[in-house]
Amino acid sequence: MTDFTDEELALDPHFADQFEKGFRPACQLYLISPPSIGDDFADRLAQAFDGGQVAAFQLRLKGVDEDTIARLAKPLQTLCAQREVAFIINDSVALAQRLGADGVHLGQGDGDAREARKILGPKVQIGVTCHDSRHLAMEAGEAGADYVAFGAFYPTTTKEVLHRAEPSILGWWTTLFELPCVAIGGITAANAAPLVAAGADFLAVSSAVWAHPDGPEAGVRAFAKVLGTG
Ligand SMILES: Cc1ncc(COP(=O)(O)OP(=O)(O)O)c(N)n1
Ligand SMILES: Cc1nc(C(=O)O)sc1CCOP(=O)(O)O
Ligand SMILES: [Mg+2]
Repeated sequence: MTDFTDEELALDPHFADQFEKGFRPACQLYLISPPSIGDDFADRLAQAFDGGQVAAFQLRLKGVDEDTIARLAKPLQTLCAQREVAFIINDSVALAQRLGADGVHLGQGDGDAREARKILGPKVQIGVTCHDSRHLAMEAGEAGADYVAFGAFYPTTTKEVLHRAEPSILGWWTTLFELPCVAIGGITAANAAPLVAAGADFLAVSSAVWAHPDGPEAGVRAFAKVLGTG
C-alpha cells in the first residue's frame, strides 16, 4: 500500500475540479457495463463511444473473480484512454490500484472512502453510493469522495434495489454543494429529463444503452440528444 502525504492528498485533481465556484458543467453520461461481458466486448464499447460523448465508463462485473476482471479490463481500459473516457472499477480498491484505473466506485458495503484515498492517492476518482440519503452524501463528501451517487430513480432490472430516490435530492445537493452528483437506476433517454432538470451532474446508465433495440451506438446517441451534446 502506498501512503500519501497530507500535501499530496490536498492536491485535488478530481471530477470536482471541473466545478469551479458558481459554475457546473452540463450533465454528462456515465456508462456502466452490462452485468456480464465476453472477450469481444471492446467492440461493443467502441460502438457505444461512437454514439456520443461519454464522460466515464464503469466496469461492473458482480460475482466475477478479480483475475478474470483484470484480464477483461485491459482492452477496455486501453479503449477508454484512447477515447478520453475515465475508466472506473466497481467495488474493489485493490483492483483499481492493480489496474491503475482512473477511479473506483464504492457502495456502502465496499469500504471506506478515506481509506481508499490513502491507498489510491489524490489523482484517482472515488465515487460513493448514497442511495436516497442526504446524510450518507454529506458523509461521503467529508470523507473525500469525488462524487456522490443517488438512486435508484426508476425501476431497474439490472440490480435488485432497496432504495428509491426522488429528483428533489439532486436539486437539494447541487444547491448546497459543489461536489458532483450522479443519478442512477433505470434511467433511459425517455425518463432522463427530470433528473437533468433537477441538477444531476452525471447520468449513470447501463441497460438503456446495452439493451437498446438499435445497439449501443443508438443508445448513447439517444442520451446525447437529451443532454444536448448530439
Ligand atoms: C455510479 C454508481 N452508482 C451506484 C452504484 C451502486 O453501487 P453499490 O451500491 O455498491 O452496488 P453494486 O453496483 O456494487 O451492485 C454503482 N455501481 N455506480
Ligand atoms: C448498479 C446500480 N446501482 C443502483 C443504485 O440504485 O445504487 S441502480 C443500478 C443499476 C443501473 O443500471 P440500469 O441503468 O440498467 O438501471
Ligand atoms: Mg458495490
